Amino acid sequence: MSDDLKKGLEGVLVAESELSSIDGDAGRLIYRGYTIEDLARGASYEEVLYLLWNGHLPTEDELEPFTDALMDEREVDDDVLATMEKLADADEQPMAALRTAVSMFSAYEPEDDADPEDLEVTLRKGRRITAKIPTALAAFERYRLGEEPVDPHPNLGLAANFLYMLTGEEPDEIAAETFDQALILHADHGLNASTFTSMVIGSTMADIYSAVTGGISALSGPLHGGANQDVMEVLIEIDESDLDHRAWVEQATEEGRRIPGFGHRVYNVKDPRAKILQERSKELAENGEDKWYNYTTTIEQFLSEEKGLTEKGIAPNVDFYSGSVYYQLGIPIDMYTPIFAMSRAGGWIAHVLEYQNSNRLIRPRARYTGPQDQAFVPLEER
Ligand SMILES: CC(=O)SCCNC(=O)CCNC(=O)[C@H](O)C(C)(C)COP(=O)(O)OP(=O)(O)OC[C@H]1O[C@@H](n2cnc3c(N)ncnc32)[C@H](O)[C@@H]1OP(=O)(O)O
Ligand SMILES: O=C([O-])CC(=O)C(=O)O
Repeated sequence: MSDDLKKGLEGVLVAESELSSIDGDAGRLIYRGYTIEDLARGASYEEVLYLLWNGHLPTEDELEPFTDALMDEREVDDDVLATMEKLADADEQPMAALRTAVSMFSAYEPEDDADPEDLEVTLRKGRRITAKIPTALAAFERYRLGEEPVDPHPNLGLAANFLYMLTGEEPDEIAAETFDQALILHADHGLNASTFTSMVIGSTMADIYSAVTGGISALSGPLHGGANQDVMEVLIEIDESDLDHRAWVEQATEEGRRIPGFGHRVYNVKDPRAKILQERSKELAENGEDKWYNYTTTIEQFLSEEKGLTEKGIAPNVDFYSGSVYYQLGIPIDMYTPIFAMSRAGGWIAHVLEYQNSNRLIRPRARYTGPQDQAFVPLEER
């Protein structure tokens, strides 16, 4: 065995993929050859899902039945709703509630007896999961507020319908469009930790419910998707502190505290998704509250230029600006990471399907550093 240890699997190639590609020096991200800027500007989240799952952007004739199928599958079983209510009563975190909901969806899966190696069936199951996640998540939030869940809207797409189910009110055009863009930006990103987790699970030919549940679990951590929530919490901490926001960041960095939303394993420059979200945050700020936008841009400038993070290749990642966007859309802070999961489920499913299409069990090795030749001592003599 080669002794070339790559801690954290940095730079290790484990698969070929046609789904997305990141140029970490140029700050470029493409999904199947289309730039993230073009997709965010011109497509809907449903079109991006279709692109990831089917290999090409849909025509109008292809998109309509695809969107209808997603709409038809948005309802979740009453048992799932009852569980969301119980978890809300127990003050569970929304990310954990979502993990539980996805795991439960499989109990009500109509194609349960189908061959697990039939990738068409896996795709249909993936579509059901993606359609149902917003409904379960919004229901959890409604129960937390002491309200009844709102039924899915018959005419709204996935992004707008989620905001509708969350509040009971149809979102305005800016909110719906911004949220749809946020979902597009988060849909896929190479073999990030949660996608790789889903692929490891999928590589055992476990079912797609297991793979998505694993993806949610990996995404929840503060080094990965959990950082979007942490960014907003830091901004609020700054707002409530006696220090000016620059002074706060200076003190925090001197204490060795990492600023969430900065740094990335692949990007050495600003994440292109952060640039788009920064623009959206600015636009929303012009419609009202501008404090959060100002904090984030000042902190970015201070860390990047005065603290020299740019030179070290540490720059804002997607999580740095998504928090202030969601905050301005009125979304509760602990829903930010579940929203990331709502979008990324599309990417997890696409990668599992792509990998299973020419599957090989993923099974790396560790260099053993424990003792050798220990003499065994029976329990009663230890
Ligand atoms: C959707 C996403 O998952 S995007 C990432 C979301 N996560 C965050 O925003 C959390 C904050 N960021 C981090 O913790 C890291 O940048 C990670 C986990 C994202 C990437 O980590 P790695 O590639 O393993 O980099 P690593 O942790 O080795 O850091 C490399 C150097 O950058 C520094 N660094 C990394 N992130 C930061 C940060 N946010 N603030 C200050 N310094 C940082 C480290 O201190 C280290 O410096 P050193 O070489 O002088 O010791
Ligand atoms: O690629 C990564 O490691 C993390 C990330 O930005 C993502 O998953 O969107």
